[in-house]
Amino acid sequence: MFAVRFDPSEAELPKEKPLVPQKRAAESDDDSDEVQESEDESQEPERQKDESEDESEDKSREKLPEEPEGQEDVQNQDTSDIHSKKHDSVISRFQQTLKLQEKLPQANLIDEEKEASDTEARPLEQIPQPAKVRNTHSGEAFEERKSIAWRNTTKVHYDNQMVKPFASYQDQLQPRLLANIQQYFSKDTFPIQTVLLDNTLSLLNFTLGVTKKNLTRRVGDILVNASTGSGKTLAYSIPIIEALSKRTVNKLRVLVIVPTKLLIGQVFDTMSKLAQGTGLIISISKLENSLKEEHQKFMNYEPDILIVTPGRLVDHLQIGSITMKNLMMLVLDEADHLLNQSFQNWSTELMNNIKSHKLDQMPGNVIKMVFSATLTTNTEKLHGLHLYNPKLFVRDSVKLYNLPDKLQEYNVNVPTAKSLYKPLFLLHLLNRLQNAKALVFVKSNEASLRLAPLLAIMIEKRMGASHNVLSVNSNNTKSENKRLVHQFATSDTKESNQILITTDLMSRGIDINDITDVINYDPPISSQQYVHRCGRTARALGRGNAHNLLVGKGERKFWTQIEKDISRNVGYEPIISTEQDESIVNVSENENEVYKLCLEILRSQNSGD
Ligand SMILES: Nc1ncnc2c1ncn2[C@@H]1O[C@H](COP(=O)(O)OP(=O)(O)OP(=O)(O)O)[C@@H](O)[C@H]1O
Repeated sequence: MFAVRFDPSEAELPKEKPLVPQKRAAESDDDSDEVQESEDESQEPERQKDESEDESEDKSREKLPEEPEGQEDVQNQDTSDIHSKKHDSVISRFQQTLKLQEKLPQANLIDEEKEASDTEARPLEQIPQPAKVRNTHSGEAFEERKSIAWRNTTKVHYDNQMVKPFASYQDQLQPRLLANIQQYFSKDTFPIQTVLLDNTLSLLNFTLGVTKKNLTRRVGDILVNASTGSGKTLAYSIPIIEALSKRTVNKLRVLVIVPTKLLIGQVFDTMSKLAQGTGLIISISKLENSLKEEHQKFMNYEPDILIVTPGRLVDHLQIGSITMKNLMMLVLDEADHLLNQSFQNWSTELMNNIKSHKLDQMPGNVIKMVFSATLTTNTEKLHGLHLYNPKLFVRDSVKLYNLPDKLQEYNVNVPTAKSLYKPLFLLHLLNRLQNAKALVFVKSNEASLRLAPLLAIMIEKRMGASHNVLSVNSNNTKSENKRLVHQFATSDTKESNQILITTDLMSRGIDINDITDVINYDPPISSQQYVHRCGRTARALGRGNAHNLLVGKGERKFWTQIEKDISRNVGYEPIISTEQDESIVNVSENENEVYKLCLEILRSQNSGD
């Protein structure tokens, strides 16, 4: 509320009521007395306007020592006499205001002359603008920030030619371990395995042979950003089994943390095969087992290696089933996923536990091995791991992530106007695949629950070949989904294409080696998700196809954004839909009729449910 400024130069009072400084709004928010005064019938209407000004005067008068209120006989006094008294009171109030203003800090006062002079003096030119802030989110700045994330880490580049026989490590691997690798996996390494074994085995063997001291600091922490299906599980399992195979007493020395139960089984399977005949105790911990039983099991037989999800790890740390006292190696598989999830803030809980239980409190007291095909560039996530002298093993490529070398991508552009027919276009695409085992990624459970039955109805109406369509979704029980995944993984594609419709639950780490095609029915939400989805095919240096159904300009534009983070092998550039693919998005008159009928059937099925 601004007081009306009183101009002292007009000290002589005009005929009409003098302008007096309005009182500031009363501190209390109860303005009922003001309403009361302004509605007071006793005053003549024409004076009401003046009265409102007088009210402030009346109100301020209440504050000032002067003629007592309610003097009824005041009407009979000489009016000039009344005026002079009123003027005295106005002038004395003005003087009071001036005194108050003198007490105010100068900064609060608006210098009218200066303000007046400023406004008059300033010509109507462009007011100078502040310097433009550099857009730190622009592409190059963002890329630069991403690469800074790796700047403080020693980079060890490798390329896909680095393959050699596992037998070349016979002096560095226990004979039993080498035999298990060659029996269950392969005679030759994959590139990421070569570069990792070359950089760790000799250090591990030297330190274990000469002195246990500083073993972890000699090796340092290991970060691996390697494409999907490139053999990361074997790459970290081999040095672990090698390092433990000489142990005498079973103690928990290795912790492997993975984001899902599905992955626990896969890692357990790989490590058990490698450790055959070594006597090592490898345990897993998963939610369906009772915590109490697992607690008892670990107390009776302390495992050498524990494979666990973050939530379960925190449970066991909190009830003291396991101790970090002897921990030597910590593996984070699908690390970017693990570090992005809250999971009761598991990494802080784990780091604190290591800090309070390890005898060796020096930095680098545990070798941390951080693996992913889309390793986070978000340093504060990695920062929480207190990395020690980390080495980053990364493909020699200019971008963040690599797609499998022999993955071929196909983009099918669906006009927005035809998006209603997307399920039919998916069927057209499936009809073109021969002996295919295809994963179809949709954006949600609901999408999966709608698409699978509609595909089945269209196939029944002979709109397409007789593909065998399965759907993994949250309506199924966990055991049903597990059975469906197993059925899909072991299915034969001679008679018909095997199709599994799923959400991104299946996009990480699932290792089904003969998936021929991945179809992004709904686009992924990030380049990481795109890499992991496509990585379900073209595994173990094999071939595979990824098909992207892109509806309208929006999804096409989004896809080009994803491209910025992705490197491909020479010759495997994405094939954008061409005229022969146009037939995928064509709908004949007859098809249109039958398709509409299928939609009707689906609607009646759903309403009938
Ligand atoms: N040297 C090798 N030779 C042949 N096959 C291998 C070799 N190493 C691993 N494999 C096989 O390759 C497949 C993929 O391995 P793995 O699951 O470890 O890949 P990954 O890099 O962890 O993939 P993702 O990032 O999707 O988890 C597995 O079936 C594995 O048995």
